[in-house]
Amino acid sequence: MKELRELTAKHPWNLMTTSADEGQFLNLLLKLINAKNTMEIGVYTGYSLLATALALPHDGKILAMDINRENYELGLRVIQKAGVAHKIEFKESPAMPVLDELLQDEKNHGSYDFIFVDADKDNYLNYHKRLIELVKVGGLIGYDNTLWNGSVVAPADAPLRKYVTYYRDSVMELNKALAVDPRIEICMLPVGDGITLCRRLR
Ligand SMILES: C[S@@+](CC[C@H](N)C(=O)[O-])C[C@H]1O[C@@H](n2cnc3c(N)ncnc32)[C@H](O)[C@@H]1O
Repeated sequence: MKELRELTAKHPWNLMTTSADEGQFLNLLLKLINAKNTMEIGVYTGYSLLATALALPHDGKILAMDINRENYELGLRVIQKAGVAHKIEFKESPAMPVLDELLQDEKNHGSYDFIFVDADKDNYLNYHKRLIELVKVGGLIGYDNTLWNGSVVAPADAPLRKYVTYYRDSVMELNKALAVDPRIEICMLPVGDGITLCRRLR
């Protein structure tokens, strides 16, 4: 994981990666829940993907999606070196059509132990509508960046960077919707940029 972090730090988008503490948290969480069948939306260079792959058993699976294969391939050699690449099925695609296709097949419903969402922040609520059907009862969905640089608790007129302002309303809308969704119980963790864990109840 250290090697992949160092590699990612040299990449121009490195601010977008999951933080080291989030990676360690994900790794431990997945071991604790004995996750086997998982999904990740938003791979980038694969830091959170590696943290997940290392936690799964030898026959564990991760369906990983990203619109950019090039960045995934940058980190892939580290994932291969760690001996966990066989657990990953990478799809170069926007996540939404892949989710819609998965939902067409009844056997995918309620089949995922864990789903990590870290892409396309203004679509999280649209993902949630689909993911709640795909995760198993008792399984977890983790939404990354739900603190959104602290902006979700900042005063309305606080000076914010442009990209923070851009997604702030979407993240706040997601947080409010998750808090009142009766199908889940949630826990918002102030790790990294905030991860909201949602456990499906029914
Ligand atoms: C924040 S990065 C992911 C970081 C990664 N989880 C990690 O911890 O290193 C977001 C990624 O989402 C991808 N992305 C953006 N829109 C997407 C979409 N609609 N579907 C899937 N991936 C998308 C981007 O290409 C980018 O690599």
